Amino acid sequence: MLQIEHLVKRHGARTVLDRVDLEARPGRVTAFLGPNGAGKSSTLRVLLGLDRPDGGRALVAGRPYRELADPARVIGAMLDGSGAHRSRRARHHLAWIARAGGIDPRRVDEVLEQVGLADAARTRVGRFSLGMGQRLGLAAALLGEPEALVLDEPVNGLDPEGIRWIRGLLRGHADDGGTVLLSSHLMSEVAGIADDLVVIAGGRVVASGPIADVTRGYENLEDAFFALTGGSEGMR
Ligand SMILES: Nc1ncnc2c1ncn2[C@@H]1O[C@H](COP(=O)(O)OP(=O)(O)OP(=O)(O)O)[C@@H](O)[C@H]1O
Repeated sequence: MLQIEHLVKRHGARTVLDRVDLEARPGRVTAFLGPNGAGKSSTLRVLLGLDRPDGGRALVAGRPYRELADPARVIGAMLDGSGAHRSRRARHHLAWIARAGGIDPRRVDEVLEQVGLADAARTRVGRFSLGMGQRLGLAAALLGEPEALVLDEPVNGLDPEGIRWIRGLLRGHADDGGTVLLSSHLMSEVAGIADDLVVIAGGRVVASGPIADVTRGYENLEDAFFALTGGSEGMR
């Protein structure tokens, strides 16, 4: 469903993505894991058509994002929390996105209910906690009932109950045949949810595969993460 092949991205003389390969398949939760600055957001930006690659390609259901006829129904994304202006009410923000995407406005109340924000539908986003903002961002991603969900650090700011809830939601999406790709800088955050891992450090994929394969031979998940990513804090 999501396929990234030999992706290269440069900023000036600096190579921030160096032939990144990643695949996220239907029915599975794929975690894109790496320390701060490793290249996760840069990869997701290219996947979502927000940035152009300098080499390689990123495909959503077989096509570059920019060539999708109806992107909101194919892939839903949350890159930067709620993505809503502080002065907007939650429901108005979602209605605006629905209108832009040609999505049935009745979906707005459905997704607010689904993410647990029904009671906050008329609250201005500026009054939201970080966790509520994450829920609103997820609601926006779910609006078009997309097959794939792409989420950049979705558990940031969520309390333990919120983390449990989002895990259930993402697991359910994958179990229903959907594709889930989420990024994180903490192995512990994805351990209970991911089926597959793609580990990136310094712009390069250093390990990928089913979680049991990637972590085999290490004492625990943290050891695996530090061993795989150690010593590469961004590319020079
Ligand atoms: N527009 C830009 N110009 C120059 N360098 C950039 C630009 N965007 C990203 N970078 C650099 O590319 C590298 C990868 O950044 P990226 O945001 O993709 O990492 P990340 O893995 O998502 O980390 P984080 O969790 O901190 O967001 C970083 O070193 C960053 O400084």
